[in-house]
Amino acid sequence: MAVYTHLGAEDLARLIAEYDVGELVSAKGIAEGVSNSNWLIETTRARYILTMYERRIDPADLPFFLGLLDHLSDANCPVPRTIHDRSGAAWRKIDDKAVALIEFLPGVSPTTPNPAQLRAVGVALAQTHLAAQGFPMTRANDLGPPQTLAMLVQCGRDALALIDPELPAVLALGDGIVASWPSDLPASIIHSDLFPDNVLMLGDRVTGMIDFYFACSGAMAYDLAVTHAAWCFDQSGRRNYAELGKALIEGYESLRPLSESERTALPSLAQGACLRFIASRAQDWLDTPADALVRRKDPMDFMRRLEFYRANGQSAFT
Ligand SMILES: Nc1ncnc2c1ncn2[C@@H]1O[C@H](COP(=O)(O)OP(=O)(O)OP(=O)(O)O)[C@@H](O)[C@H]1O
Ligand SMILES: N[C@@H](CCO)C(=O)O
Repeated sequence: MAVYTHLGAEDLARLIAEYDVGELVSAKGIAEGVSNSNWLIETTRARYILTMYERRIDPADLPFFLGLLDHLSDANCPVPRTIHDRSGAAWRKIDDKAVALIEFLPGVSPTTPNPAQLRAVGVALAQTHLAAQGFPMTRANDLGPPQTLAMLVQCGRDALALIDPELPAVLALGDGIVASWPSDLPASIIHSDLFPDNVLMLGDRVTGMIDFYFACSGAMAYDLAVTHAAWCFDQSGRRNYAELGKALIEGYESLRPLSESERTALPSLAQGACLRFIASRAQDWLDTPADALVRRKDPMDFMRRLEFYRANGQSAFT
């Protein structure tokens, strides 16, 4: 479920009247997503996504996130643009909550992606990296290896063991990842959470990259490693599909070839990506009651991917 706040018909009509988008025809709550409330809005002119920022997102970051969407869509990246209200504002407030109206993009998130789709995702990722180099704002990554290791330390060995007896081993692995974290790699603004559920596709075409709410300044090769870790395994993280990884990197390099240092760094970057998702999933697991409506994501899926990247080194990417 992801509609945390009730908005009545009058609230919605009043809000939509602040924009030059035609008249409200319908508004339906969207079930997917866990962080924000989302509605599919139809007006006499078009469809839109209305997002109400509920938790986790600092409103001070909205100029960065929403400005980035506009910058990338101006550069013809497959990213929804923000609809500005009649006064030019990219977001408004309803009571004390920020809301933004965002372009609706067609497409569905692939569940069993094929190599042609991975290639297209690689191209789209490289396109956004190149376009984002001209974006004038920056945002520090607050989920790099030192921070995510600290999150796991804070969870505690005993609590991690309650999730899975093999999970506490991540603490020692995390020390190694932090100690050997590559620096000075080519940077841009990165999505840093490009999972299949954040990509909309029609056939083999990427029609939308969404959910830029973890976007930050960072190494472009790290974003490629995140995408590799998120797309190239089965749901449990046990089986790796090498042909998907190959297609992703080929697509990426068709627009932006990797430097030697980026290629060498991929195994470490992928392990750092796994650490980040193990940490956020473990924290969410411990914070979410087992009977909550939101389904908990298993940190062990990324523990297995981390083990895969450790065991295979550079050959995980060839
Ligand atoms: N611009 C868009 N065009 C079309 N559909 C969209 C768009 N933005 C969001 N959606 C739909 O809304 C759903 C929820 O959006 P999103 O994943 O951003 O939710 P969230 O709660 O903000 O994120 P998360 O679950 O990752 O925390 C998506 O799965 C997608 O179906
Ligand atoms: N995409 C992440 C959630 C956002 O942190 C995951 O699947 O764990």
